[in-house]
Amino acid sequence: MAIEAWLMQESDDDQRLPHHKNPPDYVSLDHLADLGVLYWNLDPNKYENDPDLNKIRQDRGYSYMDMLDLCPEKVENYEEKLERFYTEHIHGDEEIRYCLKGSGYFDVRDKDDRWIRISIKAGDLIVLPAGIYHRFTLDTHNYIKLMRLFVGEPVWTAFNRPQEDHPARKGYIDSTLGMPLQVS
Ligand SMILES: CSCCC(=O)C(=O)O
Ligand SMILES: [Fe+2]
Repeated sequence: MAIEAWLMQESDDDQRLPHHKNPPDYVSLDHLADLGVLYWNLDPNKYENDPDLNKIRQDRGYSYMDMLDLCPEKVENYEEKLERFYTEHIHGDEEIRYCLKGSGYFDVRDKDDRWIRISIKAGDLIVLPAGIYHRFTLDTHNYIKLMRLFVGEPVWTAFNRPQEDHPARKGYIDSTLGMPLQVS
């Protein structure tokens, strides 16, 4: 099964709610791919020895891996972290997350600066490109267990918006959002 993604209805309601438009306005995987967002569906029960996961890690150089079990008992400064996750930001590198349990929402900005909400469940592996504005929230089930992957030594630094002069932001705009090269 594929993930679901939709254009968000902006409102001040609880961030953990779906925030659908009326009627819902779904976004395809192709549209996400145009924004540089990659997606795989894997078997979360096999993560310890999964040839499909291993192949993705090998192909994309994801040498680093750890787990983030997002519950108050296991995460220091839980509330503060959740708040930081939901503050719009970019990174200098890809953000790679594989959901093993639970669920949540990754929100990314589209080309017109609108929020797309991506619903993540167990088995969903998502890659956000360096330089894309994004944020994360739990949904109303309030729990997610994520595998975090990275190329080499991990850097989790978040740069909050605005970051128009950040090299990763410029690179993302040029390479992914940029207009096709005009040949005269
Ligand atoms: C809970 S993982 C996703 C949150 C995020 O955007 C980040 O860690 O940078
Ligand atoms: Fe992030």
